[in-house]
Amino acid sequence: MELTAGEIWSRILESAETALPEQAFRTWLAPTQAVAVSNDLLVVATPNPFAVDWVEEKYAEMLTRIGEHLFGRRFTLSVQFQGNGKAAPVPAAIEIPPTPVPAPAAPRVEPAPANPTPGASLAPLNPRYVFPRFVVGSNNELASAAAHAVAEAPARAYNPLFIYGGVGLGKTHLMHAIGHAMLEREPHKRVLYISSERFTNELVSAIQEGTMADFRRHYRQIDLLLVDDIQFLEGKERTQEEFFHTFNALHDAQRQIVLTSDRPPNATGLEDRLVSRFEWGLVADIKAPDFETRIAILRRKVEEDKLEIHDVDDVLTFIARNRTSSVREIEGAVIKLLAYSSLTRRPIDLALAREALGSVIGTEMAGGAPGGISPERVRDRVAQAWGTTSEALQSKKRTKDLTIPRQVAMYLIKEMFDLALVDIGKLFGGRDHSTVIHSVSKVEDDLAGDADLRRRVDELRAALR
Ligand SMILES: Nc1ncnc2c1ncn2[C@@H]1O[C@H](COP(=O)(O)OP(=O)(O)OP(=O)(O)O)[C@@H](O)[C@H]1O
Repeated sequence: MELTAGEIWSRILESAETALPEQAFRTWLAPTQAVAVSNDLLVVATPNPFAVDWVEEKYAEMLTRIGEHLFGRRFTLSVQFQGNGKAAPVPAAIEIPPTPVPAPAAPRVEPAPANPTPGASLAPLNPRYVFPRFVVGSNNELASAAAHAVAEAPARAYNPLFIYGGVGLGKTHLMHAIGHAMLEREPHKRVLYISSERFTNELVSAIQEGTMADFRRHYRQIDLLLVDDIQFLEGKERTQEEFFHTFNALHDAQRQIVLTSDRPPNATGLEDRLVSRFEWGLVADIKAPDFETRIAILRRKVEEDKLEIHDVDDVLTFIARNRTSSVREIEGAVIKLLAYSSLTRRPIDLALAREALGSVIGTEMAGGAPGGISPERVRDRVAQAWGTTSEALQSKKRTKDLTIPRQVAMYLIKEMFDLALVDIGKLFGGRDHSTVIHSVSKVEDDLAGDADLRRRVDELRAALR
């Protein structure tokens, strides 16, 4: 996998930013720039001579642990003073050997085409995004099974495979896993992972530079095309047109196409002819992980990254209850915990987790801890946001102005609390568990296609925190 020093450093800084007080981050780390990476040495420049010792002493261990968590490698950090407020330029990509994870295929680098399209090289697959590292739960069962099927029988099982769902839920991970699996079996295959934004940029460059023929040749010789965030093609007519022809050429030649999006095909706003093609194969969604899946993901991370945690069950339960919306959020919490533990030189235990992560909700879920948020409070807050009352949500009435907030309230309570379905039903006038299941999955489906509802639910979630 090729990553530049700048890419490695900016991903480490992104995580460090969430873990450090804003002032500290701005003073010491924000002005730094990566200079070079070579083997396991990561050289970073700072424009402030005093920062050299400070960063090495206070933050090096934390940054190293973050790097280890993100890339599976332990970089030794060398901080250097770079005068004139200017850091040295970041060099071109430097080769990073594949991360030692369970049987990943070596990331493939395409042999240069005879007439290479400028910038159109095969993007590397993330070595951590492999099937063995993907935890299967009820939220992603179908998408995961479909991804395995496609990896085993490309262009025969489902073509295209269209995976959609909210941010940080594992769409890119599954997509890369298909690529790894194919390359592991058939290393000579051409696998291209690309974001739809980059596809657009490459198309624009090809048009400007008069290299459209190369552009087309490049894309039409791919065996497995993985396009992330296809919804970004909305409103870009020329790109959609070109993508349509690329899609047809690959599909006709029985090459596999995998697409991801944050919404289902018919809500992408793309041309009808593209939408209908996206529906030719299999459309699979990924939802937010439930409590059990969040715990399973956390356990897997503890094992894989060999994290040392005291009272591990309590700490993981605490994280799973407090970080509910995406897997990325859960990963962010783990990184924050690692960083906090390095900075304070304290072991990771429940007390540290509470300090570092804070609590979204009380720990005694069902009743609501003093100062915490109870399920009743969530119900009342949703009622208020929809301009109705808590009593109305508990009534038997089934008018639309009540069913939507009632379903949203059940959805949020299910997400935030470790409550039995029957207990959730009791909060809404004694509805039975099947009504709660139906309500939760109705909201999950609606969220995928309704941006306005997504925004309202996100705002409520944030307000409840
Ligand atoms: N089921 C899972 N098991 C293990 N790790 C997961 C799972 N789902 C997601 N992750 C991890 O969560 C992080 C975010 O996943 P990913 O980037 O695939 O999300 P995404 O759905 O593509 O989000 P976005 O739309 O924002 O790009 C990654 O580090 C990924 O490995």
